[in-house]
Amino acid sequence: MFDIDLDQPKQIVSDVLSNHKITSVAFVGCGASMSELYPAKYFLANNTKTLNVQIFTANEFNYDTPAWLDEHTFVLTCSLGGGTPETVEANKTAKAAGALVVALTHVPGSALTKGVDHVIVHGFEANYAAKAEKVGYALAVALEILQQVEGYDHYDDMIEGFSKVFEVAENAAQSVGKVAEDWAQEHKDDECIYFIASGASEKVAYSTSMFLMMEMQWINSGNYNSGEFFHGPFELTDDKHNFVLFMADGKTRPMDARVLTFLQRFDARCLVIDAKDFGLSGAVPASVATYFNPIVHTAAMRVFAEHLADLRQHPLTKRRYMWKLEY
Ligand SMILES: N[C@@H]1[C@@H](O)[C@H](O)[C@@H](COP(=O)(O)O)O[C@@H]1O
Repeated sequence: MFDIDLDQPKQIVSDVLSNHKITSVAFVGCGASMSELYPAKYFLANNTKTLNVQIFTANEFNYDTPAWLDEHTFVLTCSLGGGTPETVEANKTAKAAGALVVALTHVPGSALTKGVDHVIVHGFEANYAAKAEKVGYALAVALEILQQVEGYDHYDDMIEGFSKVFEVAENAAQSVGKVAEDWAQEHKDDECIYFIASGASEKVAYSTSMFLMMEMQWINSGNYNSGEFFHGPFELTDDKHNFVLFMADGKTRPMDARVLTFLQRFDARCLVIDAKDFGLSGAVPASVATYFNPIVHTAAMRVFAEHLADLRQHPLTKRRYMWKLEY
């Protein structure tokens, strides 16, 4: 119920490598889809000793196409709805340069799936864990590239992690109901909320801020990496500003703990969403737990956002401009 099909990324990467030498990997998407490629990019860039690994918002890839894009580049494009024009165009940019393109989407047969080499379709609606399938498939593709190109000592640990993390994520989401409701009650009239995270979860803070808050709730928001907090934004710390800290259960946890200590020192209003509270590193091998944090953080945060939307009577689907105007 909570698994993704790991054979698919494995087979796709094997097919690609059977007749192409891969030296670069590009992850390309827009908005939440770009953010959800970030854990894969983070994992691969951190662990490869040979590959050039980059992530792009699609139009930057289209307008300022990297000089190294060629037939030795593996491009993973991603779009939930499969119709975002910039990302569909990125497929063409990549194919024109001779790159291998894999499209990751929720919608079979969508524009994103046309003219590419392989397609992966991920779930979304079934439950909270399913909303993290996109992150999971991208990470699985990154794992297979690493393993099949140069080998990875913790490959088996990652595979075991995939078999556990979606259940941890679903349980996390199911367990935060009362806390999420209380937080939403306290913050429903807030004018601004800041989101902080580190490591593989950095873009969970970014996407929560940019999309769940600014796009879907029209609440002003900012976001930053825990390491950057002490290099500017900590000047805002007091008992009036609001923060949400995604604490990692993994290598960068000391960075998040340092932020928490500072926030508490000045009585900041701070919600902590801690992957350790949900038992992440007890369930997945500790050697690789750090890379699975975004899946747990994303699932739990969704419940907080849903309660906020309910209390504010502002559905997460409400838009003024997006998909309504020409832009
Ligand atoms: N907030 C939405 C995101 O949720 C979405 O990911 C993105 C691109 O849409 P898609 O993922 O369908 O390409 O548009 C907006 O940014």
